[in-house]
Amino acid sequence: MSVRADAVPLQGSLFDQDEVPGLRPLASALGRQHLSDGAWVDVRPGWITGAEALCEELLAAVPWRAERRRMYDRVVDTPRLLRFYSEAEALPHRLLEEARDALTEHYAAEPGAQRFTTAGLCLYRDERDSVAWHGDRIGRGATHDTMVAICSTGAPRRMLLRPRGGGATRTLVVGHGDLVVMGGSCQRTWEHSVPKETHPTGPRISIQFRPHGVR
Ligand SMILES: O=C(O)CCC(=O)C(=O)O
Ligand SMILES: [Fe+2]
Repeated sequence: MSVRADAVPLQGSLFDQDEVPGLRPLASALGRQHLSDGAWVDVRPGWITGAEALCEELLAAVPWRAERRRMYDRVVDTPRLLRFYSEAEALPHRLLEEARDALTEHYAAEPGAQRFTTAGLCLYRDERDSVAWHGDRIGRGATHDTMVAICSTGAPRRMLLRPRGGGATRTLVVGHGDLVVMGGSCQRTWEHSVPKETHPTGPRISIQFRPHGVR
């Protein structure tokens, strides 16, 4: 699957409501798109099986919080619910631990690779929830290459990527167990966002795995 300038729905497993959450093989269906300035993005459509069941379980099991967040020099309302799991905390589902460890193993050969240790969970309740343009630039992401791996469950949403210095926006549509990994210089030379939608949209939960200190 490549990243294109127009919206392309990833082919996740669409009718897996009754499937037990699990992981499909990672390497065989992972595609890399090189962006500019040493940034890249890997996409593995439908990596997680039973992603709808997983979404339901996380909706119920995670102690979701509304937060206000510093963005640049302002504090803004976060139009989505969040829960951050540090490396010291148990994750709310065993599949998330499996996914984190599979990602660490797969990406170990990547230059400068670090283990994925933390998990940030975001709940986009409906089409009005979103995340504004940003890079994950707290910690290493501001100065060095790093990787952020995002698993999506629930309703598909658009994820946009654009070069920080200006240029065409790339659109991914992520949901239903899709995996997106941003790597190389992506957090400092590119920005990403999940925009609001205008059509009614069900909940999406994203799970972001990051190395120590990256946010
Ligand atoms: O929900 C997503 O896929 C992206 C979330 C994100 O970019 C972040 O929390 O830093
Ligand atoms: Fe981000």
